[in-house]
Amino acid sequence: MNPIYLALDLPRLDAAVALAQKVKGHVGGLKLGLEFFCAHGHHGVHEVAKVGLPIFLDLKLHDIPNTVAGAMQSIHVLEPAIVTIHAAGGRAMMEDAKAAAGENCKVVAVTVLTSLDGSDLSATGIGSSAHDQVLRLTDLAAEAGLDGIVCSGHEVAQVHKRWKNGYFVVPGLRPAEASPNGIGGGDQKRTMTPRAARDAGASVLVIGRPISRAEDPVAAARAIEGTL
Ligand SMILES: O=c1ccn([C@@H]2O[C@H](COP(=O)(O)O)[C@@H](O)[C@H]2O)c(=O)[nH]1
Repeated sequence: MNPIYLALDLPRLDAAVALAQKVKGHVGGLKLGLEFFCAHGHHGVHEVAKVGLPIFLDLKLHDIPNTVAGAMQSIHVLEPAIVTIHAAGGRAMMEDAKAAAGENCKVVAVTVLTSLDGSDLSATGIGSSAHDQVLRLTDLAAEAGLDGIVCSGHEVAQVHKRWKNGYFVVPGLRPAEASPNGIGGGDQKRTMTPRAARDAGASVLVIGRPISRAEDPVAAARAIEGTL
């Protein structure tokens, strides 16, 4: 199975659907995040689902347990394959989110965003490294009965050792040639190549701008697929 989920972080619905149609032979699923969901809601998800690939709703829910459980119930009708919540919401929130999700929906917890490093954590009062914080939140997510977590490629090997049957979603991926063609890391701080993340144990490889902003998105997706 192709582990690549294309992040459709595009403001226009027609452009998102057109891109998904173009690259559908080279990716395994489609990820819809906050930008897309705030702009197009349930209607937009239904339109993208017509492309025929699994849908990953990357909504990163983070609120009190009752509110997150209610949100999970409201998106159940969209039949997502994967939904994200924030591990920092705590164990009770994660337990209630999982209980409210459908049977066929994997609930995974974001540990430390790939756009953050140790100094960003320190500025928010977290004294440990990104690596240690990922491990701590991974243990909490496993205890809460979730299916897996979101982390960077730099942590996934160690996370995999602690949680043998976990489901590991890895964003912040940049093909080796990304910098020369101008995409670079952008706002991502903990980056890795798709192949290295896959070798380290990633279950899902989330890739956005290296495909969506490439001059030829189909060629970019095919090239990344070819490295795996
Ligand atoms: O820690 C995280 C969690 C989620 N994301 C999401 O993944 C994609 C990455 O897009 P790129 O364009 O490939 O950087 C994006 O939708 C993020 O919201 C993440 O990057 N890091």
